[in-house]
Amino acid sequence: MTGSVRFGDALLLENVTLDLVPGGWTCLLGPSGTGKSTLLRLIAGLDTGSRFDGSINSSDGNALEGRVAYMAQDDLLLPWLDLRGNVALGARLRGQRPDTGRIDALIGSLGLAAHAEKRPSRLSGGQRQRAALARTLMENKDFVLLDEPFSALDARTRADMQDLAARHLAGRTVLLVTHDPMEAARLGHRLCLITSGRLQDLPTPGGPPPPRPVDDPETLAYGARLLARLRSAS
Ligand SMILES: Nc1ncnc2c1ncn2[C@@H]1O[C@H](COP(=O)(O)OP(=O)(O)OP(=O)(O)O)[C@@H](O)[C@H]1O
Repeated sequence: MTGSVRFGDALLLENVTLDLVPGGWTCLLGPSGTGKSTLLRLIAGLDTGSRFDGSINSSDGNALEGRVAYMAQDDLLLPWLDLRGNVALGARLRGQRPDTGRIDALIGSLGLAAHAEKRPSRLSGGQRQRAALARTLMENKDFVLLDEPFSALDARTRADMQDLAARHLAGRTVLLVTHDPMEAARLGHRLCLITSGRLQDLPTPGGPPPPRPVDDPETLAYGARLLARLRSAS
């Protein structure tokens, strides 16, 4: 995508270009309020209330419509459906018969098997976030947009879910918004930083390919350098 974003007269992003890594993870970082979620929603084709002057294209030349899964910061689970019903929602909305075997396997792999029949109000914040992740993974789309998908998770579950998402989304083009430098260091094939209306590429982490081990020294050092950079970003 390339273009500028305005809210009324206020320019949020000026002539930015965001190129996603085809079949890999692009991580988008930046201080609060710089426009990360707005960018994600624009790419998802959702209403943002902003004015966008620019273009959003896929490098394979095909339209994006129907090829994008989006996980919002709010889990957007429907309160009257249980967890299983929420994960099956996309299929039901498309008038398809949900693949119950796959749904239960996914719920199980996310550690939610004991909660499959609970409604969202009976789930913890982290459980709801995993349920939303299950629903997103269930969509099986080429492009996956994740807005802080692991933010409500404890450290151990967060690392587990990062590994699991990387495994499930291998070969997909993923855009991840995160405030966590270690998460970006682990998962990113490309890292981008938004500050003051501009978007810049950050150096690519070295070391093993994503998902990089949590104790990989090069990844840890990269995460520390990135945190220092974020602390000095305005
Ligand atoms: N509908 C709207 N009308 C006016 N301004 C808006 C609207 N939606 C968002 N904004 C403003 O646009 C800016 C970017 O918002 P956005 O949610 O994209 O930021 P973000 O980088 O994702 O922040 P965070 O990291 O806190 O989630 C913010 O200053 C926000 O107040």
